[in-house]
Amino acid sequence: NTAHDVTAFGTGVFGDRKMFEAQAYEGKFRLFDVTRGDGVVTYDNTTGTNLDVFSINKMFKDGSAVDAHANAQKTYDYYQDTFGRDSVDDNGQILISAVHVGNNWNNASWNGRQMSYGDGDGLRFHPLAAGLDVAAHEMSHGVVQHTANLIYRGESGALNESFADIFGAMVDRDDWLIGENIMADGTLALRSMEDPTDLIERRTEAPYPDHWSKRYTGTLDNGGVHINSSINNKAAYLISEGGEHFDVAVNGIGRDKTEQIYYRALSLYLTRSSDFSMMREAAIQAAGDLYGSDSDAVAAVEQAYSAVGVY
Ligand SMILES: Cc1cccc(C(=O)O)c1OC(=O)C1CC1
Ligand SMILES: [Zn+2]
Repeated sequence: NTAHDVTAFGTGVFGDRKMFEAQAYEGKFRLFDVTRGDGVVTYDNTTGTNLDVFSINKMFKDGSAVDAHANAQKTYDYYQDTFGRDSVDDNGQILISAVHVGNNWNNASWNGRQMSYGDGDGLRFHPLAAGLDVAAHEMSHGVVQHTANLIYRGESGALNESFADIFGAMVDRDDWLIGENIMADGTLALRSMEDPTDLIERRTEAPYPDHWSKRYTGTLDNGGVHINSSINNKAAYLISEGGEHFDVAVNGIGRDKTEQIYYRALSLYLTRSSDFSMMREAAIQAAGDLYGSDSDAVAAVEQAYSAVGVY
């Protein structure tokens, strides 16, 4: 009795129906899509068995599994269609997602091999797998790992986090917010790239920084990797959308050019220990490669990094 590919239908965390590739196997369904790279597979961590076979009714009922699976497929497709990249390693590495990790865990993670999602405690977060930008953020940590592999501490760590947010916002393309649909505490989002200071960062109890002069210099959060990421996030937002920031005017060039500039900088120029200043140079170089050294794109990059105080 072999498995065969099927198009299945399921219902997400918020009751939204969605369609995805899966497999029928021994009279049951399993969330194993073999049409993308070496596969996209989602399993229920409570059972702890990898490639857990969801019986057809459990799959339909498990909103986190449905969302994690569909969101991983969407993120795989984004990297393939936008950059021709075949999964996190550009060699079709299987994308594994585990849901119901921990006990009401208010986190999501990439552990170097797979994505994991907590159910949230219903006070801070809803089940985190429901966030398309969350899945894209986690998978993008995998892409960073297989490219510049930015050290997860200090400024290089803030860039690691920022790349995960940038591509998260490019996959979940309707806004510049991160986690906006999984917040249970009434806040706008987990982070805002458009105006980081819209949100208070819980460790520092201060607004997220939108300028290098406001960077966090303490030791919490691996030296503020989830805090100072907002400085680079703001720069990316300005490159795409434009705006005036600390008296610096930026003429935006749109999402399509912005994502190409960041992908090229990440995959070609940045290294493990790159800092914000090197990020500026890498983005200028990438923009010049792609659109010309005297292009609007190069001007936007220079303006945006000046606007957030990075030279
Ligand atoms: C919720 C959460 C807590 C701690 C680390 C991460 C992390 O993955 O860095 C995390 O997930 C996110 O930031 C995703 C984007 C919402
Ligand atoms: Zn992250």
